[in-house]
Amino acid sequence: MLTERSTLTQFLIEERRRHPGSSGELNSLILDVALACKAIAKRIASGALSDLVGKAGAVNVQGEQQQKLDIVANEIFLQTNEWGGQLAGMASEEMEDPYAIPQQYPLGKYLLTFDPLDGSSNIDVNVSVGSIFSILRAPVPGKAAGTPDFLQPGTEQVAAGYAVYGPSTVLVLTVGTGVHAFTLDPALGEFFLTRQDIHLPEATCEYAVNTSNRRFWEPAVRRYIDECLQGVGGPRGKDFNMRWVASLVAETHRILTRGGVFMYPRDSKDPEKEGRLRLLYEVNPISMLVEQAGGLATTGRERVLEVRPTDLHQRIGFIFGSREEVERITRYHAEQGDGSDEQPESFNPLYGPRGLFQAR
Ligand SMILES: O=P(O)(O)OC[C@H]1O[C@](O)(COP(=O)(O)O)[C@@H](O)[C@@H]1O
Ligand SMILES: [Mg+2]
Ligand SMILES: [Mg+2]
Repeated sequence: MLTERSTLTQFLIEERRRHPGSSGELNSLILDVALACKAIAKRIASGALSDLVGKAGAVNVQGEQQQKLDIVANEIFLQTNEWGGQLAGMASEEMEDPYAIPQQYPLGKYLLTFDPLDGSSNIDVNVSVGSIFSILRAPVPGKAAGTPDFLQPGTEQVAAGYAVYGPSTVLVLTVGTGVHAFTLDPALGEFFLTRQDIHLPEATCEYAVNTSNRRFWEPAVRRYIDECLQGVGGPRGKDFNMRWVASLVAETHRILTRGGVFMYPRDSKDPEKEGRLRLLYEVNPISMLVEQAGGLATTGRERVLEVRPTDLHQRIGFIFGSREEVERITRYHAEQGDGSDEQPESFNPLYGPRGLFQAR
């Protein structure tokens, strides 16, 4: 019987009782991931007292500036998870190719993908960051996994979760039976169950989007946000609130707590990339959590969890949150057509440099 003071270990044991015959390997893996999160939380909490704040001076496979903590968090994830014999491979935001489990350790039946530190541009300003993880089954248990093994749709995830390193450290987890939150007691070094069966409100008046990208958005997204901005006098007939932490984990945690809708939609900013966020270790695990909590997650065109990945670091448009708003945004995408013949608004000839309504 679980109570508000059950530990993560007790929770996992209860879950296992519901699946007689299970080996316990998934539980061991989740506990190793939780250990990685505790170790990362401790490093982050030291802030400027450690020498881990600031840029590492390197650029990762994504072409992004690595923070020192990006590298440290990645190392922690690798070390805590490589030894236990549950994994056939790992893939990380910070590594171009899958990580091969060192030969001295046995290979297992799961794959782990992770974003070791999400929202890392927030570290220097002491704003919440997090870690995100996803667990898949290895197509061939006991055989070292290569890139194609990781390219599974999100529907195949066995478990997913994140840790948010905020005023407190909270681990949010699903093993496919609802979403549950565990708060870290830093004195005991133990995660305790603090919210069971999280359910996302169906309606919301709060959205999260980086509006500085507005000129690159598709018409459906501009339409949705413009309608929200018109507030009580506009077509929605109500006022909306906006939040943008620039940390997907923090944004997800807020939405799982009080509802809302998040968008980092497909845009035309960089024609090489279909979106900003990465499918395998950001978008898929968050989508599993959101669906398990009764919300929806879409690319605007299709359910995220059904997308067939083509690349380990594939980026994709991502919209998730309270059901009613995500359904509306999906409808706006359908009404705009496939968008392939749409010009970004910045190219509208009426507003161009020689257009009728030339901006001054
Ligand atoms: O810089 P922007 O456009 O606000 O983007 C913020 C987004 O980038 C991210 O920080 C990307 O994650 P990483 O920090 O792991 O690269 C998301 O957490 C967040 O939603
Ligand atoms: Mg990230
Ligand atoms: Mg990251």
